[in-house]
Amino acid sequence: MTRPDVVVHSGGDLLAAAAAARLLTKLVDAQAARGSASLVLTGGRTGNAVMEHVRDSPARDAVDWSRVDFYWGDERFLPAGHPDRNETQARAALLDHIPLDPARVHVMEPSDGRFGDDPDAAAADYARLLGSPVPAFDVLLLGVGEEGHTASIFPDSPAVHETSRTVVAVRDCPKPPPTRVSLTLPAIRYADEVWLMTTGEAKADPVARALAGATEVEIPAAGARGTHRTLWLLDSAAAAKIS
Ligand SMILES: O=C(O)[C@H](O)[C@@H](O)[C@H](O)[C@H](O)COP(=O)(O)O
Repeated sequence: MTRPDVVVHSGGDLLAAAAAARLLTKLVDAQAARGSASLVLTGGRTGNAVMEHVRDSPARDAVDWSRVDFYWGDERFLPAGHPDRNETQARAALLDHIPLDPARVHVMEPSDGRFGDDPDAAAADYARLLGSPVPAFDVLLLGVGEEGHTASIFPDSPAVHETSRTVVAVRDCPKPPPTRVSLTLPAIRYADEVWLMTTGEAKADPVARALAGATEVEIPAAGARGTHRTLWLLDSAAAAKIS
């Protein structure tokens, strides 16, 4: 099990800019090694800020975006194009601004998509798309919630207790909207590198608890680990309680 690396930047915008630079380099290296790269996107303010910095980076097109496979770690189960969908926000922040291959953008079905208002069917479909084993994603991006959630995996929830399925429907989610589709921790742990990115003093407690050995049931972010690297990218406020 990889021991987490922790990198702290002085402020939230610097963290997002530095994470964007790090991501660009990682994708370039993956493509140099294998010809393509795979990236799992996250919802949330920090994830969106990182994507905006990627979009605006002078180094952006060092990546051959047509040879990147994009996935999501979770999605809000809403109609296509809904402003609260992670996909909608990712397209505005980055995807609509780069020469990607649309066939390599793997979205989680919306609530008015092929499976209608059935999040279990949408989850099962995404699990089929991922295949078994799940791809060894080059980078899997995650945010962290104030009570320690990551993706849409919340403390002591059915999703955090899931040990076999790779993608599940999440209902009655404490963070709105209530219904979501999410990778599970077993799926997340197939990633080559997992980057947990968060800022602000409200995250200092879950960050410190996760890094101090909390269980994944208590702090799901603690269970998000990569096969080769687990990296916590924090601003100084979110890192303030690390012992
Ligand atoms: O769909 C979502 O809401 C995200 O996937 C969620 O896991 C998010 O990353 C965290 O809640 C942190 O969000 P912030 O970065 O906005 O604090």
